[in-house]
Amino acid sequence: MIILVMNAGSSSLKYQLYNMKDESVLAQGRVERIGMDSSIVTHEPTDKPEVRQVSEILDHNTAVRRVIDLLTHSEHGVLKSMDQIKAVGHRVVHGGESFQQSTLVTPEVKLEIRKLIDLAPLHNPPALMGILAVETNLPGVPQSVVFDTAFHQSMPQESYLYPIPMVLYRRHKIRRYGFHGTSHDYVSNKAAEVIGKPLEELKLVTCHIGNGASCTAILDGKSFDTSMGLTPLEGLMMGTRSGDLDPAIVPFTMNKEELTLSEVSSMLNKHSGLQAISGISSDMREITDAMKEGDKHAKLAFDMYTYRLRKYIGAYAAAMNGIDAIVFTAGVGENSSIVRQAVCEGITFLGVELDHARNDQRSKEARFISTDASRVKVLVVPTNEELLIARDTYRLVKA
Ligand SMILES: Nc1ncnc2c1ncn2[C@@H]1O[C@H](COP(=O)(O)OP(=O)(O)O)[C@@H](O)[C@H]1O
Ligand SMILES: CC(=O)OP(=O)(O)O
Ligand SMILES: [Mg+2]
Repeated sequence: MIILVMNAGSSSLKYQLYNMKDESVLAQGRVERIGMDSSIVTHEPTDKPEVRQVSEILDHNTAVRRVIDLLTHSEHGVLKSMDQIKAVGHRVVHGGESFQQSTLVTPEVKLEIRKLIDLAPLHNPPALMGILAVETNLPGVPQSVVFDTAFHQSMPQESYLYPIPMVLYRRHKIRRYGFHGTSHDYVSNKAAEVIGKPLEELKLVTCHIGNGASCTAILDGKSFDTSMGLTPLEGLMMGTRSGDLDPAIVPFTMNKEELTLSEVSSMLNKHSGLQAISGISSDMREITDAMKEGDKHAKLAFDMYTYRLRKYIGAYAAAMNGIDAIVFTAGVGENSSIVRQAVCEGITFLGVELDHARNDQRSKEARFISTDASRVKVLVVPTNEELLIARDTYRLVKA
């Protein structure tokens, strides 16, 4: 069975086409910098040369159409016809408490995802657009949705409740949900494999740092706590999101700047983080390039970003009363040796010892970047949310 997986992030659309007979990837690719000036499309058919296009892709709907064109393209494609695709699996960020597991798409499921847009304004809309674009372009093909929130449903109440009136949880389900669950799930299992111990015996902190970023404490093989909350705004400093701040800043700013709630919400989600502090970009590559050229604002943005990540690792080591390994993943975590170095060099007291040569090596394999003597292991594990989504989709469609 051939399954197409779509992972619509806030600024990217990644896709992989699987043959589930042997879980082989027929083609994969990504559309990056959606909605920014000059988007980059990279299409990698497994047995043909890579195609790279720079063009203007203003929204996720256009991105989906481009993917479908490339997969069936006479020269770069891998399919004779789109009829060969028997199912499509989507990553959906917010499943609230309505969805504890993956499910097939029905009109009710779409309605529920739409209702959750309030809680994930940057994320549920692109996923929904992807689902609708597939309905239009591949009519009748079953679709499934796999939620970022599902993996974190194991958190204990002391982690997921906020210290605010309980009636807000009872009435509106205001609580910590956590995100990037498919990724934290995948990389924690992979890290245990590389370390050579059962996951249940390890205390891990997984750092998924991409455009959105979150950190998870994994205890007994399950999510014990995670940095994102009711929405993907809480926790670490991100590309355009603030992460943690004093909640009093919201009414104070509304008052002083005469802003509406939606303006403040947009400020915190789209105009904060690396972008706001550097004044240059939300893209870590551009921040580190500018920093190397001596830009002070870029340096400050970088320092705040890595400082806040160090604080979370320390907090989670305390939350679990110990830590065996730290795992870096996603766009920044997999590619930025300078970010990993800045984080690890500030937490040597925990027993972290970075191996600089290993850290600087570029590789697509899961690997150690700590020294052999390091008490706390540090790993880079390329995430593979798509494989987990393909497996769930296959299971649901076969049932
Ligand atoms: N070589 C690199 N060095 C530093 N950062 C990188 C590198 N490659 C990608 N990134 C960063 O990864 C981020 C995107 O991560 P990704 O996980 O793909 O995002 P998304 O949240 O859209 O899924 C961007 O901020 C980008 O700057
Ligand atoms: C939940 C979230 O922040 O996702 P992304 O990293 O794809 O923006
Ligand atoms: Mg992502």
